[in-house]
Amino acid sequence: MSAVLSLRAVRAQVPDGSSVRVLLDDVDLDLDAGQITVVTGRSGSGKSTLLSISGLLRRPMSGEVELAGEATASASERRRTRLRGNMIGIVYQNANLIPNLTAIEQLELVDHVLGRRRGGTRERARELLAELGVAGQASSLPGQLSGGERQRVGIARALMASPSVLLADEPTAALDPDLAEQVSDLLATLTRERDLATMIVTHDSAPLTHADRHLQLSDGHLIPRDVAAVEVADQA
Ligand SMILES: Nc1ncnc2c1ncn2[C@@H]1O[C@H](COP(=O)(O)OP(=O)(O)OP(=O)(O)O)[C@@H](O)[C@H]1O
Repeated sequence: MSAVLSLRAVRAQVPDGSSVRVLLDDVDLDLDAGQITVVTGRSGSGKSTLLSISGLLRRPMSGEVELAGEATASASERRRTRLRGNMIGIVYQNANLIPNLTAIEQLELVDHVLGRRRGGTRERARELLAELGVAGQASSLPGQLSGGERQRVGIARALMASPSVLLADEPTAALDPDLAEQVSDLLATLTRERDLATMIVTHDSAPLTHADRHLQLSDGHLIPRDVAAVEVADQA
């Protein structure tokens, strides 16, 4: 089975005084359908950078990012935006909802932005909100939702385009432990049911409960860890 998303010798660095700091040192990574990869690492180790490059939000300095076999590193911005919109769902720490749109409008906007005019948008949005357990909040603005509800709406929005890849940046960090567990359970269920290639980058131990693979980003390298080895990740 070929990976849905592959990074090949991906390099990223940032300025550091008069020198540079390498965040990703020729990193290779394959994300497979139906599998959850959890990446931990110290603050500043480059986890968000890894996620941004995987989500085609940033280009690597060198190396390649293949999405369903298509090379993207040198693709036009237009093509990358299209691929991202159709194939990748992204979940953020604080959901990143638009303040003046209701929950259902957040989801409807996805179809609008992608230029999907095939109808059924409202129904699909309703179904997704129901699947995520927030059907009753469809008409609420983000400011009227709890942190857990906001995150559920954010996940529903990420699924609106029926992506193959789900990328989550600290999805449970802003939640208390019980809610963090619930959101982790939800991401795992969605990954299995929808056969998503899921990557979660996190400080938090909750997402590791369901990880198929745990990698630790350290000094630019992804080091395989035991899925139960959160203490190791935290201390390293
Ligand atoms: N455009 C940029 N210019 C300069 N430095 C940057 C830039 N983007 C990121 N950095 C630095 O690169 C490092 C890695 O950032 P990144 O956000 O990827 O780390 P992280 O592991 O996700 O951190 P955290 O867990 O704190 O969110 C940080 O030290 C950050 O300050």
